[in-house]
Amino acid sequence: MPARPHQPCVLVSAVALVDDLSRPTRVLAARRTRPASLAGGWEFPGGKVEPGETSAHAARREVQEELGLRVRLGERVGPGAWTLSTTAVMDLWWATALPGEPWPRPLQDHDQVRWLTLKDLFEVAWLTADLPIVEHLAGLLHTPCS
Ligand SMILES: Nc1nc2c([nH]c(=O)n2[C@H]2C[C@H](O)[C@@H](COP(=O)(O)OP(=O)(O)OP(=O)(O)O)O2)c(=O)[nH]1
Repeated sequence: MPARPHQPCVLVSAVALVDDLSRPTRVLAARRTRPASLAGGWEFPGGKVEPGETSAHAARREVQEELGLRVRLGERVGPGAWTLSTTAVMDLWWATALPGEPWPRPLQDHDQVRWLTLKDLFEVAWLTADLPIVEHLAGLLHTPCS
């Protein structure tokens, strides 16, 4: 049998941007504009880790580029990297805006952002690969105080 060509694994780093790291009640989802195959799908803001960059640095950099704000990272969400496809995995970091930072805006790669609570977490069309992650998050988000 011929050897399968080596497929390098891409590491994506993204954030679950929440209102409060110790008691999260809402998480930010962003709607992709590209490529055409993913446009319209909702995801966690982030992108590929560049050579020589740490996953945490990539997460902070991507959020600043895509949403225009600086964040503080918490732990990773889940026990390790999440599988996105046969060639990509994703670190997802809890994150919160640093004090005084602006409200998140879709500056690059997205045309809408939306804060989701437990009640409306599945109202957006998440990218298929994100669904197990969103299920996991559903067990971790708190109900907002009324
Ligand atoms: N950022 C992000 N990407 C995700 C998620 N779920 C998911 O399947 N992906 C996929 C979509 C893309 O194929 C890949 C991330 O690539 P990207 O296009 O966002 O990376 P990037 O910003 O560095 O873009 P580029 O420089 O390659 O153009 O991971 C998610 O929740 N967030």
